Amino acid sequence: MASSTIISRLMPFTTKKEINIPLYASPISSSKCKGRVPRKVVAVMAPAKSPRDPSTTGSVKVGMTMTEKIFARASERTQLVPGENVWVNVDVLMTHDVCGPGTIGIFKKEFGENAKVWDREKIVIIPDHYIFTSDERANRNVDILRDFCMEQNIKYFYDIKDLGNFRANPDYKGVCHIALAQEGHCRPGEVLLGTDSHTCNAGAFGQFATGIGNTDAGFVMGAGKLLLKVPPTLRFVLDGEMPNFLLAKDLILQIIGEITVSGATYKTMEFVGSTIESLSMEERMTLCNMVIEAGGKNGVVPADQTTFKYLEGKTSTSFEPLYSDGGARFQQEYKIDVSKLEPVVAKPHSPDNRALARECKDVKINRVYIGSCTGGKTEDFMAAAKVFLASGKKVKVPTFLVPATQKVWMDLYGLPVPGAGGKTCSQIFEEAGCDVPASPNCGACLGGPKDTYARMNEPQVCVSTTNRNFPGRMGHKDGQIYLASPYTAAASALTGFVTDPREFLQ
Ligand SMILES: CC(C)[C@H](C(=O)O)[C@@H](O)C(=O)O
Repeated sequence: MASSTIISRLMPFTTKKEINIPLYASPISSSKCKGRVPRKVVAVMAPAKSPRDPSTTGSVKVGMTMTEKIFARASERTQLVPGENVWVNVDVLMTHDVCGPGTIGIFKKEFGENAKVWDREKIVIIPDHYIFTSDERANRNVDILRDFCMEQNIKYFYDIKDLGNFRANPDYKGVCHIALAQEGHCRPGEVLLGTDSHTCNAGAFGQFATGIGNTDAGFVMGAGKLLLKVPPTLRFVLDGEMPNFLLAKDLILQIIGEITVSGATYKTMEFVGSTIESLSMEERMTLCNMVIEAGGKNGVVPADQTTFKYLEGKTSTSFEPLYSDGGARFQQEYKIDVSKLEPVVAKPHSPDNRALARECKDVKINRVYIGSCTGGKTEDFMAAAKVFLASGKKVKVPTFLVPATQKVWMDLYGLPVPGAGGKTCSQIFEEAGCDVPASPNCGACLGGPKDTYARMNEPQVCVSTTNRNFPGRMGHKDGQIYLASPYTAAASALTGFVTDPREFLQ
């Protein structure tokens, strides 16, 4: 089993310790951290030295975590604590083809047939799940979204009409979580709600982002706000140099294996430390994307220069990054020495069923899938291409490639892979014998209609860069899914067994 001694759990704060922590009067902390550029910094005061009992002053504030601060800003409060229910003003509401029609139905039922949405510029509608299918009900869902967007004059609707050729639809983006980031809808300090559990992906931008149900989304559509409970925060401190055979997927599978699929239920998972600071935005997204697999309410990475650079030219909306105070209270803190980690997988049928990739070397596989919001970004494909290139070999099992978005698809054909003498991912994939990159969508990650490309229609064993490996998840109830990083997925494709990527990368 993957070692659990690599993650050390520090003592949680007791209620008594919480009362005794230093008190700060800083609604927004100053930035000591390299690369942070807060837009607005409200006066930062030294720890209060007053001998008065804090509970009697009414004016002394307790340090808050960044998620608590985002809740405070969005609910127009100066102070709040985990467990409080507050009305939160929503900055962006996202819905897609699976949940959009239900959300629209609830909105119309509760607010009236002729009601107008609260803000036509704050609702983002992204068809992405069951798109390239002849399933009539799936097709009808996209039509419902289109009619609604026309009726309400929704500003951001990423439509698709010609299902035969996604490239004939310049508005079509693909997988909602990655499209949200690429199209500039993710901003530090904001509140993003979406009718999809992987909406937590956007926590990579230092914002509060979480999945909500259709009923809540129908309400947000009309009212622009939602009653939410402030979550307590678990802090994960990741330090140490990341070995060249690891990716963020290994980090999050390691953590979920440690705390289990219910280890962060209704909690924030805040990721900090030198390793996190060195991660690209796409890798931070992979990390935050899977917090829901530990039950997390949201995941969050403090915004820094990497964030601001990614956002350049993507959004004209001003934003206000928020950071945890020095005296913020974390329910638990975990320290992880990343330099000691090895590539891991999640065995069937749970994302916390962690094992070292090398421990599964005798598991014969039938296919590999590289795609989804978790593992279908440009850097995920670049990583897979690196392994194929290093090996110079051909894949031994069918290897399906499904870019998350139209932009990712174009990158596969247009961007040179570093160290590949100008070759693109698509060229490397072709030489390795992979399937041709498919139309951007996320259908096969959760099965989808029978005719979904790369759906598991037989009881096969698949190594996948996706996020869930529950029974039936990718189509067949007896299918077996090993969740893995793009490195491990590519290495496994080359051998036909679950394979530690060090076999090719060292
Ligand atoms: C269809 C949608 C409601 C669902 C989710 O919320 O996660 C899907 O995206 C998934 O990954 O299982």
